[in-house]
Amino acid sequence: MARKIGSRYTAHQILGRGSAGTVWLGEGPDGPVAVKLLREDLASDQELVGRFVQERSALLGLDHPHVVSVRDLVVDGNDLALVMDLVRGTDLRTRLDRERRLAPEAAVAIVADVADALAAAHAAGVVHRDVKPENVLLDMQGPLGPGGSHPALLTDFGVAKLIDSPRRAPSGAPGARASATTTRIIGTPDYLAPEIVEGLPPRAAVDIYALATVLYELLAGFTPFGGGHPGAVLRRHVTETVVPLPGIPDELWQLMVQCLAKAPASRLRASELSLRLRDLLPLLAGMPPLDVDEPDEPEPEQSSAEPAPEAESPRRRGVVPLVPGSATDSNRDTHTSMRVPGPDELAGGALGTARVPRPAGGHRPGSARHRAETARKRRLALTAGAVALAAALGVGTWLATSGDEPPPQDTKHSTPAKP
Ligand SMILES: Nc1ncnc2c1ncn2[C@@H]1O[C@H](COP(=O)(O)OP(=O)(O)OP(=O)(O)O)[C@@H](O)[C@H]1O
Repeated sequence: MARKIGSRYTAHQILGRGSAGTVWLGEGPDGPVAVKLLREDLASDQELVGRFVQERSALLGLDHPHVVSVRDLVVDGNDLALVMDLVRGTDLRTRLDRERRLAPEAAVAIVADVADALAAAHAAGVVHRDVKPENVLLDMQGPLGPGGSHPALLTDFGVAKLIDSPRRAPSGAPGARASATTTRIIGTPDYLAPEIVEGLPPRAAVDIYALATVLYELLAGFTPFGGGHPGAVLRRHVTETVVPLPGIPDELWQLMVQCLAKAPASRLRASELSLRLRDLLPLLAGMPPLDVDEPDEPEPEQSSAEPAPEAESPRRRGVVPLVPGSATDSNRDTHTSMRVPGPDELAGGALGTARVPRPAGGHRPGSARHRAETARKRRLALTAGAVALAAALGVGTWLATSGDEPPPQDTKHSTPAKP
């Protein structure tokens, strides 16, 4: 079912769907390409088409080995398409879903590649604004690097900016937005820098924060502030701090903490981050994935940050599509559009709901699973104490015949305090 895109490209088969459109495997005058065909309702939005053309040079100007280059923009009748380099491989989300956690060396090598891509983009004045595993493609035809990782390429440059328009919806219409009092956040909650939540314009440092969040996720298997209602996720970015991952080398952790700093000016620049990550690779060689358990999901909490209407449908990681009305076949609608929470809403957020990493087998203090685990350990300790006592007394049959647990004080080898 081939279809023509403009006069120069033919789309042959669908590679996947995102919230803004469908990506096709295509053919152009210079060989195979990937064609991202924007959704029809976006393509028929005259303002968006105008900006699409305006952004042309910024989108086309990025040429770097770790950037999925946009080669052409096509505006043709109802079609609005970005023609990109074709990456033969998979995206980082798919790899992470498959492996749950990556070995530190592989994770750091991938993130260093993305940091290189960001360094080039930032030098050209382009902020990505939507760094996340879905937008990192792994080139399976590229050479294997440290930790057995294929080269990583960052894609979807400029798309968030294109779609984050100050479009004027008819007043009162559903989805009307961008009035002075209801500035909206566009992005993916788990990766949004605190300054965006606070309503500041996105600068290069937001990409560093998002990339450090991706690195944390590759190592831990979950993001530091994710889980639960999108409003709660946004608030945690502003009010909570990350907790060290068990077993992580200190040098790597310090780097991550610096890039997850609440103050954008405290974060490293992309080029320095890349250098420092690559410096760490020899230290991480051969290290297995960290032994971290999934955190307990935060207790549901009330959030006053108003979600977009789509947030009401249950979705993975509590997120909603970037563009109202979008549907994807990948179950990866990882964008949200929300009102910026007010200062009062943010100030009320230090509820201790951040995901606390646990060494394998542990549970968050106070959680139901932690209480159950504590009770189980206590029973084990009581039994162990009873066994020791029985052994000491030479009455092995006592355990078998007694249904009563000995009182707790019997389980401890307490030494009376000396006067
Ligand atoms: N240049 C490319 N080469 C090969 N495959 C690609 C390319 N760009 C995207 N894809 C694949 O197409 C699919 C959809 O990509 P798309 O960028 O539209 O969505 P997404 O990033 O997963 O989601 P969203 O747009 O909601 O952020 C993904 O599975 C991705 O792996």
